[in-house]
Amino acid sequence: MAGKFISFEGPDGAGKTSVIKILGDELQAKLGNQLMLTREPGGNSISEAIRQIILDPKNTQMDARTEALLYAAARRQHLVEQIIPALDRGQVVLCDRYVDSSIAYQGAGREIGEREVWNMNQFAIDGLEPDLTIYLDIKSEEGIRRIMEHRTGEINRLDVEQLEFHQRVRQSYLHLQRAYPQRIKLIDASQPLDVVISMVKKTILQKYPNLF
Ligand SMILES: Nc1ncnc2c1ncn2[C@@H]1O[C@H](COP(=O)(O)OP(=O)(O)O)[C@@H](O)[C@H]1O
Ligand SMILES: Cc1cn([C@H]2C[C@H](O)[C@@H](COP(=O)(O)OP(=O)(O)O)O2)c(=O)[nH]c1=O
Repeated sequence: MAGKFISFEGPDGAGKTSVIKILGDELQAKLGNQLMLTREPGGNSISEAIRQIILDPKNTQMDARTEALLYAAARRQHLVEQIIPALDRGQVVLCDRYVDSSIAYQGAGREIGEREVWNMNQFAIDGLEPDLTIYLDIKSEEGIRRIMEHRTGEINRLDVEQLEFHQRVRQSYLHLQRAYPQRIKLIDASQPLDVVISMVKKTILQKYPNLF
């Protein structure tokens, strides 16, 4: 596969959406149609439909393993429909969340077990890991504070989880980063957005010196 697969990870409120928007605009100007921006779990009609089921506040009774399987199913479809064809075309793929989100949120957040969720996801991703993962690290209290401060009325099921859930998620991301330091690069996302963005660019340039 000729392309480059870069995923963005982090707790809610870390700034992934903001960073990808600004970096995406900048990269678009340079790469044009060589760039693909996408996000988990959506990006195609099947994955979007699965996402609606997962995030619907009516489905609070959903079993944690059911949730993990649905995320993996949405991931598989997104991989086959969007990511693999883009990489085959030689595109640079920036993806908002991928398999590490399931390890952190379902494995640790919902306490199913990180190893179990990782193993189950191998069936979905069939060995296709990102070339580079940008992990935006933020303390749970700060991530939640940012989301509450800028809330526009939309509330999804995961937003109402307790602080401890978000703390488990963050600790899991930190463990993943320590376990896979070559792939996962940590950025301190508590800094102002322009600083975070320049750190992300610097990190991407270390791996791909001519990308920007
Ligand atoms: N570095 C930052 N400093 C302060 N506020 C930020 C920063 N990055 C993002 N925000 C704000 O925090 C909120 C959550 O950011 P967002 O990009 O949606 O995060 P995520 O996609 O990781 O959940 C938004 O309102 C955004 O404007
Ligand atoms: C991809 C993925 C997301 N999630 C969660 C994380 C988020 O709370 C939510 C995605 O909602 P989204 O609106 O995309 O949030 P964000 O802007 O923070 O990425 O789904 C999982 O629990 N497991 C997963 O595998």
